[in-house]
Amino acid sequence: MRIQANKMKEMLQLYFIMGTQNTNSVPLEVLEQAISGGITMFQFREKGRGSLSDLAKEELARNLMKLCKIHSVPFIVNDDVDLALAIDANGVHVGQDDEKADQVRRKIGDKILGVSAHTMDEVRKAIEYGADYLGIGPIFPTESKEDAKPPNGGALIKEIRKAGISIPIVGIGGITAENAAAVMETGADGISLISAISHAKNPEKAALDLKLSLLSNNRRKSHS
Ligand SMILES: Cc1ncc(COP(=O)(O)OP(=O)(O)O)c(N)n1
Ligand SMILES: Cc1ncsc1CCOP(=O)(O)O
Ligand SMILES: [Mg+2]
Repeated sequence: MRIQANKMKEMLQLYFIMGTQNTNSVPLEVLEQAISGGITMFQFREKGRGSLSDLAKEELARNLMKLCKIHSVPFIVNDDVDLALAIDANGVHVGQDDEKADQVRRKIGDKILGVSAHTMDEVRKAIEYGADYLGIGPIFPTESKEDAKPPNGGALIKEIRKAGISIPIVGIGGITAENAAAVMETGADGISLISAISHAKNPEKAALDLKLSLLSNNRRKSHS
């Protein structure tokens, strides 16, 4: 059965993304610390110069997924739908330059399907094709994605909500503990990020700080 929207929104709260190119540490150790710090979902995004491929990529994916399973953290594979199916991941994330979302939905059945969108037309198509959540960004400047589009500051998330579209949304791009609340203010259900955790000297504390910034924002909103 497809994931319920309220459950999806819980999973999107603090959505960590990492691959071997995003850290000089041991990816398994970074992920272990991020999980201890309270991330709510993980995406394996193995991309860029020097990234792993084939068996080495699959072996790392399986080891990272094993860690996620122990802690009941959903495991998403970026771009590589066949890898996600081969290891029975919880889902996949695809963008506009990847395998088309309608075809991916047919391949993955009821697994989680995340789709990146940069325009209202792409938003509507992603929903039609069966996306369970949208990744919208970059919100702020990012150095973790070479072909990132110009930052939009959350304007598209606001436009989606203004249009009365309630699909789960995660913001992405340059997000830190300092600007996380501003992302949530746009109407996002969560934040997704790479370097704020993967480049941190203490990834566990970095995740905790991000969680705290989200909690303090929730508390402020509930009192207003
Ligand atoms: C949660 C989330 N949102 C957006 C993206 C970006 O996906 P895409 O546009 O396909 O770019 P790459 O990440 O594949 O370079 C994402 N991966 N995750
Ligand atoms: C994958 C992706 N998609 C849009 S921006 C981005 C990179 C986000 O990385 P960081 O959190 O380090 O800015
Ligand atoms: Mg992609």
